[in-house]
Amino acid sequence: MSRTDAPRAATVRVPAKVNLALRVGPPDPDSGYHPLATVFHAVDLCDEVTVRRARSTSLQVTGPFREGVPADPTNLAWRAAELLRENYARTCGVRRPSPVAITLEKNIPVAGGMAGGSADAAGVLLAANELWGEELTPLDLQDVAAELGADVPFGLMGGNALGLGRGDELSTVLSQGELHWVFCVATAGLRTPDVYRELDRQLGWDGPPTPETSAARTAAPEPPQELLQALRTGDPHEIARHLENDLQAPALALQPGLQATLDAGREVGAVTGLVSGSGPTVALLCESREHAIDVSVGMAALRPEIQVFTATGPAPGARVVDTRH
Ligand SMILES: C[C@](O)(CO)[C@H](O)COP(=O)(O)OP(=O)(O)OC[C@H]1O[C@@H](n2ccc(N)nc2=O)[C@H](O)[C@@H]1O
Ligand SMILES: Nc1ncnc2c1ncn2[C@@H]1O[C@H](COP(=O)(O)OP(=O)(O)OP(=O)(O)O)[C@@H](O)[C@H]1O
Repeated sequence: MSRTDAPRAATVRVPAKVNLALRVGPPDPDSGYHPLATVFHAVDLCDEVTVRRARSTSLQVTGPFREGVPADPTNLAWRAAELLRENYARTCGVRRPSPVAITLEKNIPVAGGMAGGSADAAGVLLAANELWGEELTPLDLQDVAAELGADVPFGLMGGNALGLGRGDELSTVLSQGELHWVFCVATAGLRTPDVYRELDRQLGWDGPPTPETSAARTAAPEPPQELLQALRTGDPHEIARHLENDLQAPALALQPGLQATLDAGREVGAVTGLVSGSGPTVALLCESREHAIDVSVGMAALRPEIQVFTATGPAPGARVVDTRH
C-alpha cells in the first residue's frame, strides 16, 4: 500500500514493559543469547517519539529521563531509523527515503529494565513508516524490530504477550481487567548484558558444559502456564502468586540495595513486588488504582530517596497520536 498524502511529521507513543514471568534458559553457545519464556505486560508509562523529514538524521532528547541518553548514532532510535531506510530500499525496491530528525520525550527510566530504548526504536519504526508512505506491513516492521533487539517487537505489539526464543517470538495472552503498579526507580541503572552474565556465573553457565550440565544446557524454558491461567482471572492476589523473574537474583547480587526496596514495598502493603526485567526498577503490584496511590505515598514516606510513580496495564503498543502535513 503506497500513500500519496504521506505526512511531513508523525508522533508515536510507545509503552514501557514489565515481565510478569521471565524464565531464562542456558545461553546458546554461538550467539550467547539466552532462550526465554517470558510474559510481557505493557504499562501506560510511555515515551513519545516524533520524526520529521530532514536533510540528515539527527536526534534530540527531552523529558524527565533525558539524562544519560546518547543523542548520537549509537542511540537505538537512530539505528532504527537507519535500518528502516535500508529495508525500504531492499523490500520496496525504492531509493532510500529521506532522513529523519528524531525527538524522544523520555518518560521511561533509562537502563531500568523497562525496555525504554526498545520502546523508542519501536516508535521510530512506526513513525517513520507513517512518514514514508506505510510501504512496510506490520509483519515487516516486526522483523526489522527483532533485528534491533529482543524487546523491540513487543514495543510495537503492547498488551500482554508470551515471548519465546530470544523474547521476540510473540503471541497474544488473554487477560481480564487491569493491573495497577507502583514502579520504584533506582538511582543507578543496570546494563542488561551484565545481569545475564551474572546469571550465567551464578548457575555455572559461564564455563564449558560438563556431562551433568549438558542436558540442562539444551533445554528451552517452558511457558509459565499457571501465570497464564491466573491472568485470565484478573485477580491480583492470584496473579501475584505466579510472578517470577530469573534475573531477579543476579540483579540483587549486582545491586544488593534492591532488597530493601522490595521489603519496603511489602511493608507499605503492596500485594507483592519483583524486579522489572533485568532491573533495577522494582515493580510493586497493587489491588486497585487507589491502592497504588496509597502504596506510592507510603514508599515516598519510607524511602524518600527513591523516585516512585504509578502505572496501569495492559497498555496498547506503539500507536500514532499525531501527524502533520
Ligand atoms: C531482560 C529483557 O528486557 C527481558 O524482556 C530482555 O531479555 C532484554 O532485551 P534487550 O535489552 O532488547 O536485549 P538485546 O538488546 O537484544 O540484547 C542485549 C544483551 O542482552 C542479552 N540477552 C538478551 C536477550 C536474550 N534473550 N538473551 C540474552 O542473553 C545479551 O547479552 C545481549 O547482548
Ligand atoms: N533511546 C534510548 N533510550 C535510553 N537509552 C538508550 C537509548 N538508546 C541507547 N541507549 C543506551 O542503552 C542503555 C540501556 O537503555 P534502556 O533504557 O533501553 O535500558 P533497559 O530499559 O534496561 O533495557 P531492557 O529492559 O530492554 O533490557 C542506556 O544506558 C543507554 O546508554
